[in-house]
Amino acid sequence: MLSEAAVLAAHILIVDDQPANVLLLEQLLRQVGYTNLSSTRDPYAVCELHRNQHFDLILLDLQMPGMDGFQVLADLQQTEDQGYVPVLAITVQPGHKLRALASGAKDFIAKPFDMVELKARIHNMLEVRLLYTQLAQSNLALKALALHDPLTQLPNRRLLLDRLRQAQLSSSRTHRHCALMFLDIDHFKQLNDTLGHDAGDALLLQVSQRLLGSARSGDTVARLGGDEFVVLMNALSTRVALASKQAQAMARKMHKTLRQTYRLNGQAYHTSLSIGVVIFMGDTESINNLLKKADQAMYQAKADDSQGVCFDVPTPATTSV
Ligand SMILES: Nc1nc2c(ncn2[C@@H]2O[C@H](COP(=O)(O)OP(=O)(O)OP(=O)(O)O)[C@@H](O)[C@H]2O)c(=O)[nH]1
Repeated sequence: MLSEAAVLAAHILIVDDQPANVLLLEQLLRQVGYTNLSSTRDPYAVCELHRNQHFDLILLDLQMPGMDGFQVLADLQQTEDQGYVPVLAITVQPGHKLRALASGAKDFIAKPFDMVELKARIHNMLEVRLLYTQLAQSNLALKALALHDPLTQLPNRRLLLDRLRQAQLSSSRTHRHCALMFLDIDHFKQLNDTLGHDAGDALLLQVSQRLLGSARSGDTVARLGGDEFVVLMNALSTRVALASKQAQAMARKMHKTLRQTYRLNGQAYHTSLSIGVVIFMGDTESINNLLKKADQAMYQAKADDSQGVCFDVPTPATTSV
């Protein structure tokens, strides 16, 4: 819902070459209660101002010397990346009303002003604009929620699948290998059972931060759910032996970092993670298969507790360069 206070706090730009007209509009808007007003008498400055300040409403006089309001409208349409130009056109010429709408203005008002009509049109336009902005923000938040884990804010399974597909496509072009690492916290259930769910959540957060700290920019760190994490490393060597070495070095570094002492409820806590790694190149293998192989390697690492890291060694068919 939109409050009246939000409407009155909207940022409005007045564009008119006549100082008397700017003053009249400013006085009228302030009387009504609008507080956030800007103005310019220079039509050439409007696009730059809007790019920097994202006005909720632009009151645009159509008749100005040099650059008229229609040219300003055309430029604003190119500037506005969301495709909505919040312009209320002001005109003395009845013939300009429809032309203004066809040029992208959202509404018009004739001069000399009917004050009641002017106030109503400004209020209505601002309501639409602010609701549109609210909707765009909610959509962004929903999109982020749909693709990220709410606890750690890491990409979730859905986003990871998309990143894996992108990695396969890019690897097909460049012939560079990628590594998919599955990581699972050892005895996590026991931690939840002894120190509580909040301590479990705190550990998940600390693990996610350490993983992000160890990963290179361009890699993806994701949480699949529970105590399972994934790191997708892109752009390793084109040579499988070297790519394996790079992935091994990274996995061992992560394993070591993740074994360092955590602090939970103000106390030191020690744990380890088991890591399974699969190396791939191109998109010959299905994503499900890659995930299954990395998962199996992780279980292998868990069974062989002393090492903590296990590799699925690529077969010659999948490693040819
Ligand atoms: N604190 C917390 N616990 C969770 C969350 N999601 C899942 N869990 C718990 O994570 C635990 C995972 O248990 P298991 O898969 O058996 O893991 P484990 O005890 O580490 O077993 P191993 O991997 O064999 O060592 C379960 O107790 C889940 O209830 C979460 O978001 N927060």
